Amino acid sequence: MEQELSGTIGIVVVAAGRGERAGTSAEGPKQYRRIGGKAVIWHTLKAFLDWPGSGPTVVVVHPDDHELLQAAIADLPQKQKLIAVNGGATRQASVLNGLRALRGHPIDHVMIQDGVRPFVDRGLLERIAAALTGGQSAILPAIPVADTIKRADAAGIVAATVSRKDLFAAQTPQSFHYETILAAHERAASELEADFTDDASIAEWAGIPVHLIEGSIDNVKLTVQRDITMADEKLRGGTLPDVRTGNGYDVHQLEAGDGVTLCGIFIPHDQKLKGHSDADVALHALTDALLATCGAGDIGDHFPPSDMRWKGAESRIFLEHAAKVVRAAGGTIMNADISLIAEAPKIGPHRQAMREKISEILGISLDRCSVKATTNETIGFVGRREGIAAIATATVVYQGAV
Ligand SMILES: Nc1ccn([C@@H]2O[C@H](COP(=O)(O)OP(=O)(O)OP(=O)(O)O)[C@@H](O)[C@H]2O)c(=O)n1
Ligand SMILES: C[C@](O)(CO)[C@H](O)COP(=O)(O)O
Repeated sequence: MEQELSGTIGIVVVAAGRGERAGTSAEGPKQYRRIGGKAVIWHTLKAFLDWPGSGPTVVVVHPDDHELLQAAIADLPQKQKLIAVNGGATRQASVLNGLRALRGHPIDHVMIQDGVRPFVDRGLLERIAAALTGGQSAILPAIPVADTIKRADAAGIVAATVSRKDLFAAQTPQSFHYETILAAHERAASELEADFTDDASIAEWAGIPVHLIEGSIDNVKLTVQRDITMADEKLRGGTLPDVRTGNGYDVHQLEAGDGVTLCGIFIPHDQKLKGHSDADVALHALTDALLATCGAGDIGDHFPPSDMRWKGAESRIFLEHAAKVVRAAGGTIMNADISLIAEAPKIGPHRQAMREKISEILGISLDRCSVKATTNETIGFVGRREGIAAIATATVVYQGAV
């Protein structure tokens, strides 16, 4: 369905209001105030630019606010796709300017969105798009009114309780057949004195049937300062740190020799590990675990055994490289944990030195480095002293949040 829709739906995001009910702020009108570190309008525009169904996208700006807009969207991906036009004295006038700016673009439909509804979600856009392509000319996302509704007189005395049975709160994007709503808006602008507060009202006035579609509870309009504060809290509190875990496993054969290198520590022994490099299974497993946290492949991708440069190489080179890859991807290494599975030699006397070595190679504190060991209870290839295996887990926190 995304393929079919591509480019056929124009978008108008109105952001030319003064936000009087939200009060004044050094950041400017409410659409330029920051929530979760970005301007409100940044979030709203991103929702549309990210959506594959969106076509030409107009942002309607107050003539005094062009610099504010440019600053607000400086790091917005795909911002070059935006068409900025001046707004009018009312929301209705601003929408009409936005609709006119879409003339000549190959679109069938248009979605008209408040710039101050930053939590519009893709599910809603898809529901609306399906209804538009299904042939409906006017779609209004709305949610049933949840509060009890009262009518009051001028003195603030309740005059009546209004049944909420058939009442809905209107949201945006209100969405239409483009030519139909443009014609209705043009007529309303030339024939009527008063303004409508939404575009569905213009369609109703023009006799176009407006179909309700399920809105989204989160798609609130930021109207007063408290709405903006709550939106900021929601975005800041709702983000999770980007914690990733990788695991690695390695095994090397043992043969007669004079010692093994494990976790960078040489332990005299009557066997040695066979391998292209120094065959340090523990550091190899940890290298894989680290690379896994940023999807960077495995040790063989970075250091092919066919490359003679790594013949007899110290495995710390591999681990240092993996740590660099992780850091270049924005990662901070939080923890490295290795389990060695070996019948002999005894690991216990060397554990502290091993942890210190890993701490030094990775540049992280000792308490974040763990080495454990177990025998294989004489079972299998490890039990028969034919090889040593290692399992490693790395935990890395990446910049940003999910
Ligand atoms: N002349 C106007 C008035 C409003 N809007 C836009 O219409 C949307 C919904 O309007 P509202 O929440 O009422 O915004 P403001 O008009 O800015 O608020 P207020 O009525 O408190 O001044 C907002 O994105 C607002 O920027 C607009 O583009 N042009
Ligand atoms: C378009 C709207 O958001 C639908 O609920 C609403 O009508 C805007 O009204 P406002 O008076 O401009 O806030």
